[in-house]
Amino acid sequence: MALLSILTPALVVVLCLVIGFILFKPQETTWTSPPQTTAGSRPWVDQDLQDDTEITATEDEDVDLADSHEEEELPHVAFSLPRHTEEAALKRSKDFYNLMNQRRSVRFISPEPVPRKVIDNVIRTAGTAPSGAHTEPWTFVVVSDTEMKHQVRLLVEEEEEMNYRQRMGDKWVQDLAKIRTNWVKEYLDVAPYLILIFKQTYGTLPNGKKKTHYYNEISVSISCGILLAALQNVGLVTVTSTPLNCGPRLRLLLKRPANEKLLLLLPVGYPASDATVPDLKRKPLEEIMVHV
Ligand SMILES: NC(=O)C1=CN([C@@H]2O[C@H](COP(=O)(O)OP(=O)(O)OC[C@H]3O[C@@H](n4cnc5c(N)ncnc54)[C@H](OP(=O)(O)O)[C@@H]3O)[C@@H](O)[C@H]2O)C=CC1
Ligand SMILES: Cc1cc2nc3c(=O)[nH]c(=O)nc-3n(C[C@H](O)[C@H](O)[C@H](O)COP(=O)(O)O)c2cc1C
Ligand SMILES: N[C@@H](Cc1ccc(O)c(Cl)c1)C(=O)O
Repeated sequence: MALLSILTPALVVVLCLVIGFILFKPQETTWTSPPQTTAGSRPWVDQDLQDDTEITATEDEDVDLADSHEEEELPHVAFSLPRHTEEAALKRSKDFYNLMNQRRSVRFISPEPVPRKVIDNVIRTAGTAPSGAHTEPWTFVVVSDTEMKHQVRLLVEEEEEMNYRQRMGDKWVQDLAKIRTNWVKEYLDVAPYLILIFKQTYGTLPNGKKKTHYYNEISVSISCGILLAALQNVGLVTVTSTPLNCGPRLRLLLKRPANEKLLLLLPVGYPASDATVPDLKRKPLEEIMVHV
């Protein structure tokens, strides 16, 4: 009994130390090394990026050091670009800013047809984006079929109604009040095109094994930015929409494979003649740039 009364406080102290260690163990905050796999050394991943690049080898993934041996032999060729005078560059920089500064998210789109070839070129332009290890991890699904657009609308409106009523929460809904959005998405029927951009979380090698798509989310996001600029360049409008909780159902509706995840849904067309936009202001240069 005496031994037990000495041991009990000691046990309590040991237990406290163990619990304390588990709870307050220092967390990795920046760079962490993923677990080593059969593939041997694997790249380090920036945890802050929250990109779901698949870098751990599974049974069906390629375990060779390089995903494609052919590309090790890729020749390097001379590169040059036409050089602008300082004056011309200044003018071009102003003109491009003025063009892009007119871009707005437009939720009232005209049903007027848009030439298909213009859409093809806009997507070609998006496909010029840089990508991790030149993996080009994007799929642009262009929907012009009336019935398919309607199916997309029904699905999105069903989920968005639940988003506004339950999932987004009061704060988010209040923050959006000034933009006057809700779950009714007429533009999904009316716009001549819907472009759904999917990121490929991995690819497939000629031997059927998985191909790593490094930084796929950032790569596809850059490509979407270029796509928005290309639309603006030809006088088309869109709204950068991210329909919460619709990704997996839209993927199935559009018969896309399991390695693809929806990033954005862009209705595309000319602005409706009575279109309105919220009178938002943009931050001035001094607020967004730090010159060191
Ligand atoms: N969820 C995300 O990480 C991202 C979502 N988006 C876009 O934001 C919108 C709302 O997304 P969400 O609320 O997740 O609803 P979704 O319906 O698009 O996604 C539901 C689940 O599917 C998976 N998923 C779908 N799209 C992505 C994606 N692009 N990147 C990583 N995982 C994805 C995730 O599960 P799991 O991780 O188990 O695969 C997610 O929790 C959609 O337009 C989506 O495409 C854009 C970038 C990232
Ligand atoms: C990542 C991202 C997600 C967005 N999601 C939506 C969305 O789901 N629905 C929508 O109507 N607008 C969406 N927008 C558009 C923003 O509301 C819009 O960009 C913002 O109000 C500024 O207006 P502007 O695009 O006209 O400059 C999104 C924009 C971004 C960049
Ligand atoms: N996806 C909803 C809500 C929404 C609207 C506008 C936004 O900028 C954001 Cl971030 C979300 C919708 O399309 O209404």
